[in-house]
Amino acid sequence: MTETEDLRGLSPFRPVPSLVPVIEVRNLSKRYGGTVAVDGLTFTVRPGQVTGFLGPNGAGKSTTMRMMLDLERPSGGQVLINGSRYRLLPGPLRQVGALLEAGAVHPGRSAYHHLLWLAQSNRIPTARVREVLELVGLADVARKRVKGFSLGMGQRLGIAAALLGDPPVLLFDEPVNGLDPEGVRWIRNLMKGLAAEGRTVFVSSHLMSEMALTAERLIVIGRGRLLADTTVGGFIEAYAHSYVRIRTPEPERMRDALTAAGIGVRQAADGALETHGAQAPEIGELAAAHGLTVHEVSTQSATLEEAFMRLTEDTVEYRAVGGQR
Ligand SMILES: Nc1ncnc2c1ncn2[C@@H]1O[C@H](COP(=O)(O)OP(=O)(O)OP(=O)(O)O)[C@@H](O)[C@H]1O
Repeated sequence: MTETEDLRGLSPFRPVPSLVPVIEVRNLSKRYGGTVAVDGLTFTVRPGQVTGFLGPNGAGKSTTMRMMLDLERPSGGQVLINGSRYRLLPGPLRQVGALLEAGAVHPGRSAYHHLLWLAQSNRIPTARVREVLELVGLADVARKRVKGFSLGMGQRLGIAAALLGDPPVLLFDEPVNGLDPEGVRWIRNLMKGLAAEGRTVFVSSHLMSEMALTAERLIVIGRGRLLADTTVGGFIEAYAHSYVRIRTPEPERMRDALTAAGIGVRQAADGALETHGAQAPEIGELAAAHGLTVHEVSTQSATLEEAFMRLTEDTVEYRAVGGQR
């Protein structure tokens, strides 16, 4: 079939209407032999915002997403998308778009023909293929064979496929892996834009810092279990504690003044003092009251990456030498 040919007898393309596009995960579990990959997960993903799905390597993110799409059978529990199991959804590509892994494309095919094949097998009009190629910035290379594509181009093609049916629910598994900063920013903005249109956008990552820029809500898992289901703001408040850093030529006197005021203090490797028990203005006033010279009193925020590491450190899977799990 050529680009100009079209599917005949199709009504104009319209996405399947869905009142509330939600993903409901209920007591979901998956065992592989002795390995418990997913362990009793329950959470809901709602529309209008990007929900980040976070966890260290091996936490069970991909397994959960595969179960959402009925690519794996749960050992227990279930996932409902728009109130139904994925495989029972009518016109699934028009209801759920997914980017699971890059490279699942016939390498000899062009981007255009890959998408055309998908469109035809899902009764989506050919005109939509051009639209999504434009949308992801691949229109100029649409006729090139996929085997010559860079990682970033492959990711864009996967996203084009996910968007083909204009679905209200989108799942992306590690979409920014291996991309350059421009590609990362593009995907971030695309996801935010899709959520702003009222879609349900669920995106996995093991990078807290990236998710903090992209998502409004977070589902955090470790060893298959739910660790947090919260907003990004709530996560920062709960886990990313700040402290005050003090540099002074009189550290001993400063330490004594802080201790006498009931403020815990410890010395950092570079000789600065760090305290978690007080705000910077209080420390400045304490120093002034004791006639102490200070060169620095600054509030330091713990990074989200540190907070995430603390939350998940007990749950990081053991890796044998050589990277084997
Ligand atoms: N097909 C499989 N057979 C056996 N074990 C599996 C299979 N798929 C996943 N696992 C195991 O299930 C656990 C969860 O893996 P999963 O790939 O879901 O984690 P993840 O959070 O997506 O990790 P990553 O960030 O590394 O992709 C791991 O212990 C993994 O080795």
